[in-house]
Amino acid sequence: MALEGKVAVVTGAAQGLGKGFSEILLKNGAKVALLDVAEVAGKSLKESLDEQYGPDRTLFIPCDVQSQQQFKAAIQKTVETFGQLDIFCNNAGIINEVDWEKAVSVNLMGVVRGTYLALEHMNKLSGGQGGVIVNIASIAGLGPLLSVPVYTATKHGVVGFTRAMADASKESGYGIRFNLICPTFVQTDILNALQSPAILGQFSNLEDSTKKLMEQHGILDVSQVTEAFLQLVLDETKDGAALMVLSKGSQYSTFPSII
Ligand SMILES: NC(=O)C1=CN([C@@H]2O[C@H](COP(=O)(O)OP(=O)(O)OC[C@H]3O[C@@H](n4cnc5c(N)ncnc54)[C@H](O)[C@@H]3O)[C@@H](O)[C@H]2O)C=CC1
Ligand SMILES: CCCCC/C=C\C=C\C(=O)C/C=C\C/C=C\CCCC(=O)O
Repeated sequence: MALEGKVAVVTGAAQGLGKGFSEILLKNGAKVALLDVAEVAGKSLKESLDEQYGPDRTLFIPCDVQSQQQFKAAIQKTVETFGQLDIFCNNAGIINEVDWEKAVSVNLMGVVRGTYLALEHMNKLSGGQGGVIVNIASIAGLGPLLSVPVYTATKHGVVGFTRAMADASKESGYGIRFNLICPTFVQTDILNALQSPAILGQFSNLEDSTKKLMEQHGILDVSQVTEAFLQLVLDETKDGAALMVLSKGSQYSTFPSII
């Protein structure tokens, strides 16, 4: 199998896209550390994965990506248990336009934190073996989603950060590829935000416009996104790439060349 012997960390792995990314890595031979703040769902996923793959292929580690201490310890435990770190997926994300500072903290600061902590183990300049980091942005990281301006901003931030890190890695010789997944709407629990004034706050009145956008764009199955993710993990030629996953298929984003 393509990823035999490789070790991955996936954040927000207990359900939705993170669960899908973890499963496709396992199917292809990798060992996976499942990190999530949701302990009950995380433990239950680990139990069901143990039945399919055996207890030695996964770890569940409770971890809030907002906590430097928890995140650092989780990655340390992964490396101590599995011996290395090759693939890192910053997937954990939320929508919260009311507690918008939390959205920035999880979606953007969590990705920066995860990336810098992963570098400590993966960077060839500090004794690591290199590898690939895939950050989960969104189509809302490339264009505006009107009902969630702060979510949109965090995802644009993830896109900019990841592209800059790809260039920094190439220039400095980290031996790490950095790629982005930018999906349109996907059938997961995050879609429930649409019906929640407590999450959308002052933008709740835009529900109909968002529903219209959803009709135009369609809603993907998790499996459509996991295939795109696997492509970015396996294809060694992809570095600094942003793969949009749309109803009509996957397509690499182009960016204006300014610098
Ligand atoms: N579902 C969609 O329409 C799309 C989702 N995305 C992105 O995909 C990623 C995954 O989202 P979904 O699977 O759709 O949502 P989800 O809500 O089903 O799953 C998110 C997971 O992240 C975990 N999580 C939340 N806060 C956390 C924290 N502070 N620390 C650790 N784990 C935390 C949750 O417990 C949950 O297991 C997010 O970054 C989201 O922005 C991107 C484009 C479209
Ligand atoms: C009210 C928002 C909650 C409902 C949406 C829930 C989750 C969305 C997650 C995303 O990451 C958004 C996915 C796709 C956005 C689609 C279009 C954005 C418009 C971009 C453009 O066309 O320029």
